Amino acid sequence: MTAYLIKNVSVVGAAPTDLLIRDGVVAQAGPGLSAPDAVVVDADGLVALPGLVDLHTHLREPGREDAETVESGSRAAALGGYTAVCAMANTSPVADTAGVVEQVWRLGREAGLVDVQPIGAVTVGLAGERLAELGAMADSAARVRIFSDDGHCVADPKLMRRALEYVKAFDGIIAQHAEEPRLTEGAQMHEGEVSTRLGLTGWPAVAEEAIIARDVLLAEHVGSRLHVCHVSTAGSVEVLRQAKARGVRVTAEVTPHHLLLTDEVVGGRGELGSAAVAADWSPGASYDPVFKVNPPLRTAADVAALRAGLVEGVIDIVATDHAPHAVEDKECEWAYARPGMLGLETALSIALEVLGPQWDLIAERLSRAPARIAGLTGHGVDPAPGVPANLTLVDPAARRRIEPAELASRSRNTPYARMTLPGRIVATFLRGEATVLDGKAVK
Ligand SMILES: NC(=O)N[C@@H](CC(=O)O)C(=O)O
Ligand SMILES: [Zn+2]
Ligand SMILES: [Zn+2]
Repeated sequence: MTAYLIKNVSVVGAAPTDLLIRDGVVAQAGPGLSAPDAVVVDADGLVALPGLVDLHTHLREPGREDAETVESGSRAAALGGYTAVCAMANTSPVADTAGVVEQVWRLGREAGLVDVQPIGAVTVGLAGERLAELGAMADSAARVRIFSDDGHCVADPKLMRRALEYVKAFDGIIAQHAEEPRLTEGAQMHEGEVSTRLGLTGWPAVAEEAIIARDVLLAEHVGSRLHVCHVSTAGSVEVLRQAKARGVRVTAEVTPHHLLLTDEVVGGRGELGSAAVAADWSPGASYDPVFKVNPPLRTAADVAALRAGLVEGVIDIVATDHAPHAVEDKECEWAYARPGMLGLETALSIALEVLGPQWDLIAERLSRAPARIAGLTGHGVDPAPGVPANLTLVDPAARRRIEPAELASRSRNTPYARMTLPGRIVATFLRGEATVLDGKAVK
């Protein structure tokens, strides 16, 4: 196994030092290290972070391998600085049995680029009618601990209660896609001024907030763990703040796109929260389905509340909701386009843009906290002697223009096409093996 000597790296923003990676772990840390047998990585100006952990990734295998595979999604993840991703269950067939979650888990091991931790479906076929075999998925080789019908809301309150109660036995979590389906029938974008102007059916904020309010009460009642996927409104942050203050066992995520983009882009206007990124960028034509996503892009006030909630810790983590879609499902009329956007290869750049070089906060929200929530031991731990060598090296001074054709994902639906974003992943290591070197995937 190749040893790596990383020279002059700032570990999570600290003064430059050296790291020796050998036999899967950080063997030594300190200035002036030498190791004649090691490959030297010149990390002048680079920041080492614990490998990023994504709690919300769509890998599309089995079923839509034209849009993404476990391998292509894993490569995109490694290039984005990730060492572990949790794969959502809305595949075809749905990951609602031990067989399917074990298949995804095995494919992840074979690709060997990141640890792929399958998420199991809550209900059979995501149909919201009866509970899937949660216990069998938990006991399987994939050791599933997070269950989600993501893409769909577990709307039936009795079923949601049962699911929360069931997973309590093994300290599992229900990750909810909070969307009251009766309030979003036919919805195409955020309900507000822009939807009125464009004449599109709206997805009101209350459709999300009502489910979160209900679910924190259910989780409180049964004493179980709830995780809220892709929080998108200021009102949701408020509901979560109150629940956390009462001690409810709830965690929440926000996506990079909900931290940067607003519903204005649907109408072809800029309105980015960030002047630097917006300088040479405009969303182009109106009704570009690349901006169609669930939950929808919201208002500038929502973006501000999400950023504040993330800094404060009311929102625990950034999760990508990486949602690859084939060209024919995305480059069509707005109403027929599938919702969802790519995220893995750009998440760190968006976090850097939104949070600035607050490395400890970035490490917490993109690595340590998601690893803790998912129970992924060996991930989310700052590089130090004896720690498994799951880490990534970031060049904070680099700026790169996003070109969809250059992404490793099989799909092209990035909302950041032609934007110039800060930060570049230079190298990523999974248990001491380089998955990315010089900004390129090793395999
Ligand atoms: N976010 C999306 O708009 N789409 C996701 C499903 C989901 O996360 O709800 C997808 O699977 O494409
Ligand atoms: Zn969802
Ligand atoms: Zn999703």
